[in-house]
Amino acid sequence: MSLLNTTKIAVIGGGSWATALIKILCEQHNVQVRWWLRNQHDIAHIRKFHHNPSYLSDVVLSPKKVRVFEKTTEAVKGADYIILAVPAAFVQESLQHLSARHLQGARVVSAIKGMIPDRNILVTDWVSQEYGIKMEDTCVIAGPCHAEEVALEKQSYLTIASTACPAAEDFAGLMTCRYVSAHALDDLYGVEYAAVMKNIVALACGITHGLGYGDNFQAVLVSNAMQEIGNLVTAMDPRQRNMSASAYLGDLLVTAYSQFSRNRLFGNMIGRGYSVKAAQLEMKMIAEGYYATKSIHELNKLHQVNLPIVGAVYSILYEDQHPAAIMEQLKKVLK
Ligand SMILES: NC(=O)C1=CN([C@@H]2O[C@H](COP(=O)(O)OP(=O)(O)OC[C@H]3O[C@@H](n4cnc5c(N)ncnc54)[C@H](OP(=O)(O)O)[C@@H]3O)[C@@H](O)[C@H]2O)C=CC1
Ligand SMILES: O=C(CO)COP(=O)(O)O
Repeated sequence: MSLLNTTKIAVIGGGSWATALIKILCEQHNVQVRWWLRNQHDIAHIRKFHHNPSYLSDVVLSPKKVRVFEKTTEAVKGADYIILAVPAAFVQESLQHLSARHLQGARVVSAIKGMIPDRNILVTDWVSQEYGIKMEDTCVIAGPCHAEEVALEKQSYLTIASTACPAAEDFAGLMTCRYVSAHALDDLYGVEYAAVMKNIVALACGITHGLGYGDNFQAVLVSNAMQEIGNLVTAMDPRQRNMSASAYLGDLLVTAYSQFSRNRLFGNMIGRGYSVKAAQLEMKMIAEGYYATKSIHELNKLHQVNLPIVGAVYSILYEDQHPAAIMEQLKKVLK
């Protein structure tokens, strides 16, 4: 680690999750955050007022611990960890000025619950392929945790998943504070695919809620979804895992039921009759499930797992099928 036992952590992304993670990091001793965000106005505001004006604006970002940078190449200098916290669709664009040389010696932590569009690969696989980072030097931040509740210091739990527990355990220490408990798990792929899938399920929950379906239906939808997530995860990485752990089931539940869920909100608008474009414009924040639906649909052409919920959401979002008609069909296959 760096000189004087200070851990340097670069954070890439300026949205709500990046802001919440920086708040957690500010709770630690001997941590220096090097933060890159794209919005110049936000950078100037954070330097002057120590708040992010665009996301979680009540959170205080300690100037002693947080430095803001205009360039990713500056932000990652000397970093022990680089946290990626932009939506998956923008990760390639956000890192375009970085080469393998810039990332050398750092562990890369993905806080992203999405896949690289068009390539349809997980973010950790992309980082490893693109920058030559060893898989054991990558982790993901997972678990049922909304940025808004971190901002309010409500008790939350995170799972840090990796192929190698030492990397995940070190980082879990940095994510643990008065109101967050973090633990390590050695199931990188299972956790990462489950996190991608739960966003698609939340879209389905939102769509059906918007169409007027009630709690009885949603409980069955979520139960069937858990099976669907398990089937996909097993196809991608067959092994024993406890799918009722909070990194899998918990994350699905919070997204499917919470008032803070972006994916559920987006789906709800579609169910109420918004077009995809109109819902995206109205929402301001990013619903990862929109992009994930296409990636999982494409990926599954190879694997042929039975994914009726993903199929239904795909038809609505990408084939312009009527939500009510598609959900009538889905209704028949749920048990
Ligand atoms: N929010 C949460 O509670 C949680 C989020 N996550 C994950 O964290 C990741 C980041 O999400 P989150 O912070 O919620 O996102 P937000 O919707 O809060 O913020 C979106 C971010 O993306 C940036 N952005 C938007 N459009 C572009 C573009 N075209 N190019 C580059 N950047 C762009 C925005 O920048 P600008 O402001 O300049 O437009 C902003 O920094 C996602 O993968 C999400 O699934 C995971 C767990 C919890
Ligand atoms: O992954 C998340 C919370 O764990 C955030 O996604 P949603 O905002 O759709 O719930």
